[in-house]
Amino acid sequence: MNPIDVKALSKSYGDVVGIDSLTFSVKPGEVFGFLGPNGAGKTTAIRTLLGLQSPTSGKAHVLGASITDESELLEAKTRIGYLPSDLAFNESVSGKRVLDYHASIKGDSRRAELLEIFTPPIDRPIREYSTGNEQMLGIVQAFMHDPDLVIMDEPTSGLDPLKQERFNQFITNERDRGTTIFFSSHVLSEVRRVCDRVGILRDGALVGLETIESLLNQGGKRVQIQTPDTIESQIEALDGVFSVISFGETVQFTYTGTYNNLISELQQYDIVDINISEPPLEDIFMHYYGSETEPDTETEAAHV
Ligand SMILES: Nc1ncnc2c1ncn2[C@@H]1O[C@H](COP(=O)(O)OP(=O)(O)OP(=O)(O)O)[C@@H](O)[C@H]1O
Repeated sequence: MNPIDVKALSKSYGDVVGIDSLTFSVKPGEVFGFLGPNGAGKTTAIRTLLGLQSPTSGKAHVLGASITDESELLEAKTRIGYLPSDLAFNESVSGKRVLDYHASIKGDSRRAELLEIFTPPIDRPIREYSTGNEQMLGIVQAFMHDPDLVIMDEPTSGLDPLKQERFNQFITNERDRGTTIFFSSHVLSEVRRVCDRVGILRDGALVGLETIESLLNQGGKRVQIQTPDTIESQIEALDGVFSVISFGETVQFTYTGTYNNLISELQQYDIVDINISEPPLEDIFMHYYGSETEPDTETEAAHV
């Protein structure tokens, strides 16, 4: 049994399509990233999977429970952790009270351990929390009953870079413990760091379902060559060369060809330095979105 099984799942709001015939599975112990820009349908998919809204058509099971069978789903939810995008905690109570409330419903065997990693000021009222503190409280809440499956909607939003890194490390450790994790994001580099597979959403439809490795392979490599020779036009003529730009003595391009071809071409020049690296994730994103959707380059720059 897969922790998440989705078949032709659709949800519309009147004429507006939220998700359109999604079909995918998340395997046991997998970290699965659900990637898409604003309005792509990530929250709709997550809320529908958790039975918070009914699907228009299609089927889905979480931990074996049908999402349209209320009692099955209620039982399964004791083994599911959920971090919503809109936490909506009661502002007047303390973080501790929030955790106590959730603990009374589903348990809190890992509360102390999680509060050492994520450190919301639990004795203070929520109204005094920063966005990051609220998010950390939400993460503790989602994991503290040691669930088999955790579903999170943009879990790192509001976290500063250090806390994001801590979160990424935590997710990697959770995978090693065998927890299945499904989370949405619009930050490619985050998904790339921690996920085994990624589903790419566009206008409610799944346009890509890839392992991280194949997602990166599709983008080829970024090559930077430093040479006093003028080689731009010769490089452009090679098979598998795209997006050539020159600055100073450096020629940079995206390469999907073989290393042997590249090396035999370069032998005739005076090469001062060569650098071959993974392509920037914006390039991979563009592969699925074309120029219609600009990725958040500022956020990317901060993460890559
Ligand atoms: N309650 C609603 N009523 C009407 N339309 C909605 C509702 N919720 C979502 N939508 C629409 O469904 C589509 C998908 O929205 P959704 O919030 O699922 O996307 P998202 O990928 O989570 O976006 P974001 O990253 O901004 O949270 C959008 O066109 C949105 O306007």
